[in-house]
Amino acid sequence: MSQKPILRALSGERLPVPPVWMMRQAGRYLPEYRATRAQAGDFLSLCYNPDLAAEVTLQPIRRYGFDAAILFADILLVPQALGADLWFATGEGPRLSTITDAAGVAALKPVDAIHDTLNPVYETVRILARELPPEVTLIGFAGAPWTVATYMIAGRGTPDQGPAHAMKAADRVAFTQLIERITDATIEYLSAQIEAGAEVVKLFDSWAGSLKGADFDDFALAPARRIIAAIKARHPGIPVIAFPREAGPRYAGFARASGADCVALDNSVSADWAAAEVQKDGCVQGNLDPRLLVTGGAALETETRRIVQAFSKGPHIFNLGHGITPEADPENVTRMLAAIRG
Ligand SMILES: Cc1c2[nH]c(c1CCC(=O)O)Cc1[nH]c(c(CCC(=O)O)c1C)Cc1[nH]c(c(CCC(=O)O)c1C)Cc1[nH]c(c(C)c1CCC(=O)O)C2
Repeated sequence: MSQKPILRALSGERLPVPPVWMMRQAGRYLPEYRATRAQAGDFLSLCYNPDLAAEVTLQPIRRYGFDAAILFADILLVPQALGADLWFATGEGPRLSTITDAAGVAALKPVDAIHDTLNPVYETVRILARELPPEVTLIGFAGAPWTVATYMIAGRGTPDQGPAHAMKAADRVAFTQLIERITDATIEYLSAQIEAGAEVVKLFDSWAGSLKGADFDDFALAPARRIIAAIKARHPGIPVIAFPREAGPRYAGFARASGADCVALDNSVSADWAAAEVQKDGCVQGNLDPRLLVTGGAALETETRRIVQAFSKGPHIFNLGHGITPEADPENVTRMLAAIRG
């Protein structure tokens, strides 16, 4: 089992060819994904249909032979499991009922209730644990509390996370209670994924970069540390990947401070900088600009090789700096893999 390339990299081993997977590898750039989503009806129905969610998780593994499969679900299922209304407006992204004050936080369901909603996700994990090829690692995931809170407070994605910053300033006590509730729910959710067969878990803090100074410590680092400590206490040996996106200089030291086994890097930091400042503490994951999978050409191959080279002296999992976009050309993924694997 521990021979799987992703698990070897996560345990700190430098591999001659880095293992690879892609954020959003099951997604709209693939015609087979679009067909299965149409069969499910819509995105959320796909997330809650274990057979079809497992099918779309497996599609990129069959097509490309990635080293990891990431559970098909969404970070916003946790707010829904805590009682928020959630829907996806076609072409516009997620919409949720909003939380703006202490009463909104108090009205959330207790953490124990989340499994009533999330049980189908655990069933997806059980199917995948049976069906994945033996060399492929199954990654479970959740949104980090700050990122999830930004959606619960604003009711949608926001360019600057303004509503969440405003609630933090207006009522820090209620805001902190919300972060705590999501933190507790995330621990239970990730634990259940691991019990169902996830071998690694990843925390997505997509909006970590908008937390500055002490706020970064309080609302990005501290919740990650609490979640990782709880997971490691309950499930010793399960590696955790943390993705404090756009953390910039705060990527340095994040693995040590949070307890994560690996830090995922977005493409705003240079691979040379990260090799010196982040990889010295252990495995790193990243960080090809996903736009190169749209534009392709020589730049895709040059940049892929440059990243492999920059991280070649330590443990590295090749990935993108953010999710692959619907406009990406599936042939460019094949070219990227050829540049990595030779
Ligand atoms: C912020 C966030 C969300 N979801 C997620 C994040 C954190 C990572 C990031 O920053 O991208 C994480 C996520 N979302 C999805 C996964 C599945 C695993 C994977 O393939 O990576 C994961 C890990 C599926 C998805 N989640 C979503 C899709 C597209 C939905 C569709 O099929 O129409 C997929 C495949 C929808 C989604 N879900 C979310 C948004 C903002 C959107 C709309 C934007 C978009 O359409 O790309 C919330």
